[in-house]
Amino acid sequence: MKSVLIGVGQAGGKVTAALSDFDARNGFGAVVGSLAVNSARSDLQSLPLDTVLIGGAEVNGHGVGGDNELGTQVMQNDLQEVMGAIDGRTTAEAEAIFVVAGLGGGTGSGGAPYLVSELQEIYDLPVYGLGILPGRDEGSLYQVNAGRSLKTLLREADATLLVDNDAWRSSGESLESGYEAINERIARRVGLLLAAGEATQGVGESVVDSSEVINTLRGSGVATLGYASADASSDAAANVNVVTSTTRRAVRSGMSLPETTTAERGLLVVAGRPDAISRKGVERARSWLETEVDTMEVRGGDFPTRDDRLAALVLLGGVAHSDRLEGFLERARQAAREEEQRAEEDDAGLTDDRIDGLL
Ligand SMILES: Nc1nc2c(ncn2[C@@H]2O[C@H](COP(=O)(O)OP(=O)(O)OP(=O)(O)O)[C@@H](O)[C@H]2O)c(=O)[nH]1
Repeated sequence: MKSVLIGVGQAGGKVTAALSDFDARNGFGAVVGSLAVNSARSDLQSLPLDTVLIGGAEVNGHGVGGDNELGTQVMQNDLQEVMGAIDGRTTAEAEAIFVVAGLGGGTGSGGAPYLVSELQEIYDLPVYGLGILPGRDEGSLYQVNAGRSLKTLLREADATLLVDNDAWRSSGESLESGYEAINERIARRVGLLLAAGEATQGVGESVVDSSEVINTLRGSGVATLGYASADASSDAAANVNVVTSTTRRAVRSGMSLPETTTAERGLLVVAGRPDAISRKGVERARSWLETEVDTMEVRGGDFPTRDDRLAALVLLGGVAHSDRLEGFLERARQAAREEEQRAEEDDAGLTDDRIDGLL
């Protein structure tokens, strides 16, 4: 699926750079344009991408410091420049636009949903959010910001692919030291999904194409992506179990939003050497997936590669239940209640101070 990637904020820019790099390194050509937008000049300077600095007048290149209302405002004020830069990168071959952001900060959290809604006004292409949820140990401001941002993104985007920052972190690794590894994992998985729909030249009808990805994501809502790979035999007949067990692993322990138990639609892409992909395995894995996430709508397709391993990539659209998402939403609600309470106490304190002053 030929895509334009727009990274907003620090995480958005870094993930966009990692994805563009993965696509270029593998020669897939699925990323047809990319751009990073941020209110912090120093974050933009280190990126190997074209960039637009927003909020120059308001924050002078220093970022919005986690204030996501200010994040929306600076995007709104500098929208023309951002849209102009996107226009130059959205050629006729583009099939989708992804707006990529960490939902917990200020610029990405506030700016990304606003940008998505503006892009929807202008382009006929599907506009997707690729949103990164804060890990459970991140502070309450991140949780509140992400809760608000997600609500608006879900309303505005054609679908929002969520990555929980705790999902693809190696055990024992702190979040900060692990960003690079997490970004690599996001790049490989999302990069393969975009490339999967591209590998259609001169191959059989079982090969997946972009419309399957778009159909799986249609109808808005939350989407999640899972991945697992395994050594395989060169003989398809010996790989029935490899396909089924790899698919199970992708869903049970490899999803970007773990613990997803119900979804409206699914797509199973099996990547590997065409001769090694077991049709029986793919059919079994598809019907297992239907039962596992409780849907009758599971598409399937191959992604022919020259890799000796087999990989399963599972995209779920219209996620209806995920314990992990519920856990995040509860954290965000709790943090929002505490924030309100603090604000009320501050107001009360202010009144007391004033009274004290009067006496
Ligand atoms: N996966 C991943 N998450 C990141 C990365 N950098 C930051 N985050 C997460 O993104 C959230 C913070 O968003 P940032 O993108 O840093 O903030 P911002 O949008 O630039 O906003 P301001 O800094 O407030 O202007 C937190 O939840 C971080 O854990 C990264 O490189 N990779």
